[in-house]
Amino acid sequence: MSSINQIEAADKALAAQAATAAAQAAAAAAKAAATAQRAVAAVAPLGPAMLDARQRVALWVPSLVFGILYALFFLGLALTTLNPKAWSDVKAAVLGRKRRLRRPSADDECGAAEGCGGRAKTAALANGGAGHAAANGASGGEVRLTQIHRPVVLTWEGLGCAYNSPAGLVPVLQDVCGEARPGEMVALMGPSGSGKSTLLDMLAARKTLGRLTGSVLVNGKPRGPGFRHISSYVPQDDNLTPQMNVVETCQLYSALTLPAGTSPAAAAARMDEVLAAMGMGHARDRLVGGVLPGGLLLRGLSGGERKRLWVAVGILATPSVVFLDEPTTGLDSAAAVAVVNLLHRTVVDSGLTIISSIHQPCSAVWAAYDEVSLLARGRLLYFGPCAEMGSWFEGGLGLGPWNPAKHGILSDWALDLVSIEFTKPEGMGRSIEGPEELRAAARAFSRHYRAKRLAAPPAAAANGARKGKAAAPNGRARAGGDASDGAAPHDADSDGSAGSGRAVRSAAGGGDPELGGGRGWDEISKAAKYEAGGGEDEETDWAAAQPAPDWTAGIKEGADESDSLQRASWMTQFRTLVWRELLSMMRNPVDVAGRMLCFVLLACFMGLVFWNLDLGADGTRNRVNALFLHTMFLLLMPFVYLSMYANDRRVCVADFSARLYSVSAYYAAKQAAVLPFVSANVIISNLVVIGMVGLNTQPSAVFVLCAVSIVFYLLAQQVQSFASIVTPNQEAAFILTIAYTSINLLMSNFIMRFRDMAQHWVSGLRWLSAANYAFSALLANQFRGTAVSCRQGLNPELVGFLESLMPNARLLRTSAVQSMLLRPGDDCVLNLNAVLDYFGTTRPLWVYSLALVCYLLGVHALTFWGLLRLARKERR
Ligand SMILES: Nc1ncnc2c1ncn2[C@@H]1O[C@H](COP(=O)(O)OP(=O)(O)OP(=O)(O)O)[C@@H](O)[C@H]1O
Repeated sequence: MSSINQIEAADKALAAQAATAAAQAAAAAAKAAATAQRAVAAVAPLGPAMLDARQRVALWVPSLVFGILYALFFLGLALTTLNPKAWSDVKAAVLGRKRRLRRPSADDECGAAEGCGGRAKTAALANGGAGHAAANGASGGEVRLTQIHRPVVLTWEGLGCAYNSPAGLVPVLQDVCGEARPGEMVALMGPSGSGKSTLLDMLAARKTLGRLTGSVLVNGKPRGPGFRHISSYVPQDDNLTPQMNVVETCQLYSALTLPAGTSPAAAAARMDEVLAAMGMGHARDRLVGGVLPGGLLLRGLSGGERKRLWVAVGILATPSVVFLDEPTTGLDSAAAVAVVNLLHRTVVDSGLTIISSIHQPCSAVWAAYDEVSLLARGRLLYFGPCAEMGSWFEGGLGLGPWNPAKHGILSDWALDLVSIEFTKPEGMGRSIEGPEELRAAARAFSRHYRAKRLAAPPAAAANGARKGKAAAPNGRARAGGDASDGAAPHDADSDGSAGSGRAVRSAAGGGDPELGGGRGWDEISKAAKYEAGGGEDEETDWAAAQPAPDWTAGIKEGADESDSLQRASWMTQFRTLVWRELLSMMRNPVDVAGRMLCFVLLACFMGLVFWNLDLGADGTRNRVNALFLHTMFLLLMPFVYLSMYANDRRVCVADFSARLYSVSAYYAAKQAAVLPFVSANVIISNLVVIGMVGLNTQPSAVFVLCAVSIVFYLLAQQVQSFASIVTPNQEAAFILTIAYTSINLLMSNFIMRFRDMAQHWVSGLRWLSAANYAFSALLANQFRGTAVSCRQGLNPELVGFLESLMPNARLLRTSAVQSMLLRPGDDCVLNLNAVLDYFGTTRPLWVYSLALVCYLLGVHALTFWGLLRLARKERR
């Protein structure tokens, strides 16, 4: 009995517990219902924020049409600028006018093919005369350059350069001396690897790598930092913008290189003058041409014209000294002669000093030079008048003899003489055969040169320029010189065949005591062999034996009047560079027009794929997909233009190296020029997507979508630019950006949610993922605080999918559950905040937006740092 009572008591207790549990469950259900009610009350239905189908058409159709017209406009602009003749033909055809065929002029023909350098020069001189006459008061079509602001005598003494290597210091230039005077063209010549470029860079104050010794004097004073304002360096490879024409190119360089405060009229006059002097007066409106960033080939100037334009912009800023790195390389002989003759003419007219490296010149090119510095294995074998080089080798060293019929022009023979790497040509006669003899010849010349210098000190001022220089028709007749010749080594025949008479003597007697310091070649080379045998290892001991470098000291302490000349201000640089960027972009059909077309067509494609999404559960899911794809599209789009960033790098490195403008001016100009076009592309494509897909059209939501998209696109683009700058080439930049893009994709929180990652620590990379911030911002913008009606229930197809997915879930097939899923009732509401909860997008929208902006600023800072580093690293 008692046990029955116990059982009843236990039943009662269980019943009481069950009742309590039921009451708690009911309370919890009531609480959940209340929470849901509050949540529903807190969200605004999305429905009213959506436009109806007609209104959406009115949004995307005009945007799409505008985008296409915009692209066509810039395409037309680019094509008409790049091909004006085709444009005039189109205009004539459209207007029904009779096409006027223009008979090609001699200038056009000349421009189309190189090889008419002389004719181009004559035509240009006549053509440019008018412009110049206005500026210069010259008459009769004669082009004379305005006197440069300050004639300069450049003297260098004991120049040396050595590089560190695992084996110790390796000298590549040793004890090189020389002098260049106003109105002179000096050639730096020698076999490959002899040190021409090293010497040119040292003279131009561009050399910073290696252990540098010796001194460079400007009019007798140590060269100061202002030297760069009175000198110009013209690299071998030009850095011209293909989309600009000749005049625009000159305007660009005159704005950047002429002293601040130069009036526009004076700048224009100078431009006319230089163009005419360089024989480019006929091609003022011609495009430079070349391969555009993006790959299009643009027809433009011929190789010779391009080189002349490159030289013209180098001398625009009225420099006193111009350094040219192999100005004739890559040109056929006629074009090379045209360039060098024009240079010579400029030198004679203006008192300019030109120092240029040359390879094996042809006779006409050789004839244009006044002085030559002959190097071999970093040693100076000769410096002095070109015409006297033969007499030094023949008379001074007893080499040769030079037979023009057999050996070619003097420069060819001299190059063969000092080249010890290759077998000498047949019939060379006595020659320099090995390193010891080369060293001995260099020492003999050094002694001879210094003795001459002691006898006649170098010209220390501008008026030390050779007398009668400007009057000399080709510079050759001055070889004899006079007392004012300073360092001229010795007498010479004035017809350029100096030394031919001496050859007989030297061949017979072994050297002219006057020239060779009394030692014949046999004696010199014997001594050299003895010294070499006696253990004098100059190749390794030389650098250690040199005095402490005085190069930088000279630069720092030196002061000359050129310090006062200031180039363009930061603002002028900025304006000029913005102008260049705009011209380059607008005239490149694959740039402005191509980008807009790409944006609108892809937006249109995406709109068709996600066409007119409904406001139910399915539509919500697809909206999330569309937002993710939109994010990815913005991330991937800049890849199309990676080659352009690589081109930007090349251009700015060359310009930094020439110190044309500051890094900050370039950077600011680039951003300012790009921003409007990027904004236009993103806004137009966003409007197309919003309209076609059916995204939130509240003005604030549209604004945020556009703003976030612009910032994110700029960021993706900036990463590409950063990669192009910090990596050595396009392939490396590609690898870096692919790695970055992969992180963005995997850490977007869409393909795999962070909370679902089994290796959760990997999700730490999310902080690097800009796509994560952008996607979160777009989700929050689209769904936060919104709700959609679900009275139509779930898609029957989806319910069927659930049933086949869970075949044992009988509950799913009960009428109550089916009714709840398919016909949930008129008051059913989908709270879209749940979407944000699902993705863990819990922070306010401004947090994601701010993170994106800070990210962008960070990448800008890194890119700017990379550019600064690049500008400093561009050392030679
Ligand atoms: N940064 C460097 N480090 C080590 N060696 C260098 C460096 N730059 C140049 N050299 C060496 O210095 C020597 C002279 O080079 P340079 O470029 O001045 O000769 P070059 O006469 O102009 O040759 P080329 O006519 O072929 O252009 C070469 O042997 C070259 O290998």
